[in-house]
Amino acid sequence: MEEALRLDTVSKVYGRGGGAVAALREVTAGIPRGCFTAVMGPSGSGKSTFLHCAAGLDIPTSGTVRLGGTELSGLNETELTELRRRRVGFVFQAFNLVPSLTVEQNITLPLRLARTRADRAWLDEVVARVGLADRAGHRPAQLSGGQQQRVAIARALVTRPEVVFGDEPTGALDTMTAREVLALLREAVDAMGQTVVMVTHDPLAAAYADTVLFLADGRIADAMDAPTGDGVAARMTRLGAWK
Ligand SMILES: Nc1ncnc2c1ncn2[C@@H]1O[C@H](COP(=O)(O)OP(=O)(O)OP(=O)(O)O)[C@@H](O)[C@H]1O
Repeated sequence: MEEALRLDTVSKVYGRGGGAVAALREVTAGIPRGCFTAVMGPSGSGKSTFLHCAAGLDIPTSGTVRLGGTELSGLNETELTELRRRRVGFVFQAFNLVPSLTVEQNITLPLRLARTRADRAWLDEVVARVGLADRAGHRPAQLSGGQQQRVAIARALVTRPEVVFGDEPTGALDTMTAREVLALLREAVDAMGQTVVMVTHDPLAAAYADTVLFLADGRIADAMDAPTGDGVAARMTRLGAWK
């Protein structure tokens, strides 16, 4: 299957000397296009570092990251900024919406930053898919947490990025709302062909993915296709996550 993203022997060391921490150790992974991949692992296993290196938010100490045909280490800071604006989307735990902007203005912000015009039909489709057509003029403070996260998902989808990265996107939501948000990410994959990579602590969230990558101590320790909540939880227990 075609890969949207590839990491080859990626290592990331924070700090130097005696205090150095190896957050990733020679991680090699391919993320197939049009698939939903979850990244799990015990606290401190390197999940956020994996996501940040994969998304061009952080630079590996060694190894290569390729998004489509582009090797990230070959880009300067300006090119990396452009890549983050145009070619990837982000959904964070703290929705990170701009309070003074309306729902629609928040959703189209990446387009304005990339100095591209909104394709009206696509914008309408994205807004409708996330169920916010009747809230387009609202401000974030007038929305529930789940609705705010749906705005963030629409904002991540609007540029038709090669990969949408989620960093604990349901971490701040109650169970029911989290399920709606996960179903929406699933729909983005199934109906729109979007590629999604999501870091999560929650086996039930990981069960929405096609594949789960398990990190332990900075390495890929395991992978699971067609995951179930129970299967993921059992694997996490084996990795010593919940002793
Ligand atoms: N900026 C940094 N400086 C120094 N050490 C860091 C930095 N960021 C992460 N680390 C260390 O790297 C290791 C991996 O961290 P990372 O945040 O990637 O793990 P994680 O699996 O996402 O953890 P959690 O589930 O707790 O969020 C940890 O030991 C962490 O303390």
